[in-house]
This record gives sequence, C-alpha cells and structure tokens, in this order.
Amino acid sequence: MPSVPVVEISEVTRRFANGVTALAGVSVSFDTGSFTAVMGPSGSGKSTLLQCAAGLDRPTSGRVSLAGQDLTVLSERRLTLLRRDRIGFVFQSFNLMPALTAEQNVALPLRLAGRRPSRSDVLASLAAVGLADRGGHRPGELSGGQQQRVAIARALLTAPTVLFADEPTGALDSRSSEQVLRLLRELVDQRRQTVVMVTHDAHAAAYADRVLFLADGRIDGEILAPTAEAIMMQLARLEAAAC
Ligand SMILES: Nc1ncnc2c1ncn2[C@@H]1O[C@H](COP(=O)(O)OP(=O)(O)OP(=O)(O)O)[C@@H](O)[C@H]1O
Repeated sequence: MPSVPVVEISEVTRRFANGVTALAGVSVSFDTGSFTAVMGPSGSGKSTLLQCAAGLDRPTSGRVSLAGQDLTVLSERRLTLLRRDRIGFVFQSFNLMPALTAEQNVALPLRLAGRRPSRSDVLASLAAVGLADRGGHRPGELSGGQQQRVAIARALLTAPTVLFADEPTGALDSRSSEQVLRLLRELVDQRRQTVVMVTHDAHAAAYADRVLFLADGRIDGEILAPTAEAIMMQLARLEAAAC
C-alpha cells in the first residue's frame, strides 16, 4: 500500500510565554495507517508536539496540516469543529465520568456538542475495542485497561483521521498495558487507523512501526520496525547526551 502523509508538521516552533522553547523547528509527517511512537527524555517536547499536531495547541511558527488542511490558519471555532470530527485524543488518565455507563461515556462528547450519536455507532465503537458486552458498566466496575479501552472507543466514535495517545499505558499494569497496545496495533492493522503515541516505555514503543526520538525540542533520530532493545539503546544515548 503506498504511503500517504496525513499529518504534516513543517518547521514547527513552540515557545511559551515563560521563554521555554519546547519545539525548535520540528518537521515530520505521519502516514495514513501508520503507528508511530514518540519518545525522548523528560521535557524534550513530546507532549507539546502531540498537542500541536492535534490542534490542541498552536505553534509559535511553522505549519501543521491534517489531510491537506492547514490547522494553523483556522479560527478557534473551526479548529474546535475539526478536532471534534477528525481527531481522536486519549490521555494517560482515562477522563471517564464515573456516574455514566461505558455507552454514555462514549456518546458524551458528541452529546455535549448537541448531536445524538446512534446507539448502533456507540455499540460498534465499544465492539471495536472488545467491550461489546460492557456497555452498561460504569468505570468503577471496569479494570484500568478496560477503562482506557472505553476512552479509546470514545475517541473512535467519529472515525477520526488520526488517533493521538499521550502515555495511554502510563497508569496501567503490564497486563492491561499489553491489552491496550495490542488494541492500538489491531486498529492500525485491521482498520488502517493512523496512531501517534507518546510513551516512556520501550516495550510499548516496540508495538509501533516507527519510533521518533525528540531531544531538546528537536527530532534526534528514528527507528523503523523497532525492537525494545534498539529503543532502549537509543534512549540511553539521548539520556547520556542530556547529562
Ligand atoms: N504551558 C507551558 N508553559 C510553559 N512551559 C511549558 C508548558 N508546557 C510545557 N512547557 C515546557 O516545555 C518543555 C517541553 O514540555 P513537554 O511537556 O512537551 O515535554 P515532554 O517531553 O512531554 O516531557 P515529559 O516526558 O516529562 O512529559 C518543558 O521544558 C516544559 O517545562
């Protein structure tokens, strides 16, 4: 299958009001149906890159485009609509409402936006994450891994062009992490979902097709078809350079 870049980040710099430059001229693209892990030492700019790529933060300069649409020129209103319809985001904390069932949690963002997702779409999203039989359960009745899968189902409801995940396994034990990572891998392999994931965990990053390394707000290498060992060696090199 040919590679088609769906997210294109060109010369993106993000400087905060406190003078910190979190990203310094980063250029990278993500292909449709690819799974990329973003790694690097603490403070290297991983979350900022994800937030800029997802239209949650605006670069100070440079360009971010999603399927050919330049996000950096959109009004706040149009950016909000684009984020809602075309971008999925999953965080380390699952951000589920404890009083609502899994089905209600999946439907909530669209309901808050004044839309009524069909029950069959909500159930299809839960089925896609292997939780077809858990729609009536509240978060407290689900394991951490299952709660994260509900959060992924919620992100998938609009069939987003890209699914961004910031440390999606950071709060999970190794068994639950593996379930979530296998799910992300399946979404890429079976549905051609594009996934971009920030992680500190070399074993998690080894599920990706490509690992991108950041250091000091710049891209500092990548590994294709990564193994956990190769990733750990590259990270050790970056950590040593940072000292
Ligand atoms: N809103 C903000 N205001 C000011 N500085 C910020 C802000 N957000 C991030 N930074 C700074 O930008 C740099 C990059 O932060 P970022 O969170 O992107 O790094 P990271 O690689 O994701 O780190 P970690 O692995 O610790 O989560 C850091 O020096 C951080 O302190």
